[in-house]
Amino acid sequence: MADTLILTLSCEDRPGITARVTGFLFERGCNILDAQQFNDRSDKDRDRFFMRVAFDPTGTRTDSLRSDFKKLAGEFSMDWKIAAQDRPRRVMIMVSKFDHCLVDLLYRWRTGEINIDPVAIISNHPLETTTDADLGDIPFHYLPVTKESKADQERQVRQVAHDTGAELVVLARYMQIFSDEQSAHFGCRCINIHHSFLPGFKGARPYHQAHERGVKIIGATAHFVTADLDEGPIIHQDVERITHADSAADLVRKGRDIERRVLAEAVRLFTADRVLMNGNRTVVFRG
Ligand SMILES: Nc1nc2c(c(=O)[nH]1)N[C@@H](CN(C=O)c1ccc(C(=O)N[C@@H](CCC(=O)O)C(=O)O)cc1)CN2
Repeated sequence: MADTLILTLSCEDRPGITARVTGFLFERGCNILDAQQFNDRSDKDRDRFFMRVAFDPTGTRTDSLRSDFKKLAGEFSMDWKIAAQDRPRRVMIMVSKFDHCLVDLLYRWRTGEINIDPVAIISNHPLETTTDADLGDIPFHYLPVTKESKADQERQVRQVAHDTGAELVVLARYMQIFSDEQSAHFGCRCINIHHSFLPGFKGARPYHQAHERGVKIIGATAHFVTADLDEGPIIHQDVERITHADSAADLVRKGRDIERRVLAEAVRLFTADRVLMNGNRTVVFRG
């Protein structure tokens, strides 16, 4: 439905949250279309409640819904958000020398598979060595980085993200490690595709690490970026079988398809407000 809204929330668990939230929507004439919840009772010190509700506001103004819900949210100390389901999310894509994930995201965007608005592409390599894909009107920024220029380059990255209003930064095989400051700046608005089934084979050249180890399965992991390399909360993963006859180059080739689909699914989930933070983990309300 054109004006479906998505309410997502998390708070310390206690009885009555679902009743209060659904009652809030009912009292304002909203029609609930889909509701998912999860009670995380794995932490001995605190139970955490998570909820995602898709609803038709049936004419109720979003700003008044937000201001009214703020009171209820305060009562439960909720982290919460109300967003329009159909609004394309502004995404900045960062890439280095391998463009397969970038090209895949652009294809899925152009065909309407993922609801994004690509506002910028940044590479630490020149356009001609980054991709020969048609970028259309999407601004391309060549921001080279050296040990000496890293701080300034990261400042430029932050500036582009600010100036374009990027809501999500996607590291589509961007092969530079974010400083602690850069990781903290983007927080859980930055998704990386790591080309291994984490926590296995963190860091550089994971396919070569895997080949050396003689694995029989390879994978890819989309995760939020944190200061700890490849340790961020995992959003989505997938795997493929390989054999003893596969070379490291075979693993790289076979891995590309896994990376593409895992990153695209993570972007789809995030831009549909289906990913909620749960400490060093995520809650993903699939749909
Ligand atoms: N702070 C973080 N930064 C980045 C993360 C992360 O989780 N936290 N993910 C990486 C992506 N990545 C693996 O997925 C990765 C990228 C780069 C390296 C690495 O060793 N890079 C070298 C330079 C390599 C080159 O110039 O080709 C380095 O930065 O010294 C390891 C893993 C993105 N950033």
